[in-house]
Amino acid sequence: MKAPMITCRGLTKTYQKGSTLVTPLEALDLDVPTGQFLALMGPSGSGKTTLLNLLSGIDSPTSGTLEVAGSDISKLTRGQLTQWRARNVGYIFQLYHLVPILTASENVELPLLLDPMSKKERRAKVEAALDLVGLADRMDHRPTELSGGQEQRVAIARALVADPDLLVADEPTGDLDRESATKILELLQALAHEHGKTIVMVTHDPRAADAADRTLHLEKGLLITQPTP
Ligand SMILES: Nc1ncnc2c1ncn2[C@@H]1O[C@H](COP(=O)(O)OP(=O)(O)OP(=O)(O)O)[C@@H](O)[C@H]1O
Repeated sequence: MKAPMITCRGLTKTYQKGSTLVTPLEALDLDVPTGQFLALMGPSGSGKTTLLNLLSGIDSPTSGTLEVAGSDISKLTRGQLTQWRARNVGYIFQLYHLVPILTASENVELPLLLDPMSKKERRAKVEAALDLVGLADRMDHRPTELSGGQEQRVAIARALVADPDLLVADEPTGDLDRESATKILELLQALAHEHGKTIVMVTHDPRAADAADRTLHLEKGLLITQPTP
């Protein structure tokens, strides 16, 4: 049994909205083993993005414990969290969020600019990441010169380039046609099963969830077991 990449106990997030308390996540217990590809499903407003943001250190829990990649990130300050995130998490968005005036390789290089390293070393890491997603021949293309599926591959290379253990993906196939979506899901499967990345993917698409090793359902901030069909 592999060590868990994510362990949370009693994970709770609340927001004060005027006089009302909103609780997008309530007392969630979750273990995700290293190298697992996990899908998160649930209706709009059920807390999926809130959970992704907590797991990736973008936001902090109100209460509960949250251990990710060996660190208790619920105890880190904002500054420590930012540093932790840069080393441990890659984020993949539905709409890619590539910088339009930069080439594929320049987009992938962005997360490495924070770390002291030689140009040659950076170049080698960028080439390796683009090679891994099957785009070694598109290094100098700008986003407008790429298909949606290729843009998402560049975004995945950018998420991977600093070699994080955890990848979080918010609807990564939501804007793609079926064929491109299938290729992206196959790439995510390979990253988990051949490269040991732990992946947490939010999706509304049952076919995308089928590509994952395990699917969890959220409803009103609570994890529910999948209803029997
Ligand atoms: N910063 C915030 N301040 C106040 N309430 C918030 C905040 N962020 C989220 N919420 C509330 O928490 C609940 C869960 O939101 P969340 O974005 O996690 O849902 P979701 O499952 O990702 O939904 P969708 O599928 O529509 O993206 C919602 O009721 C939302 O209004």
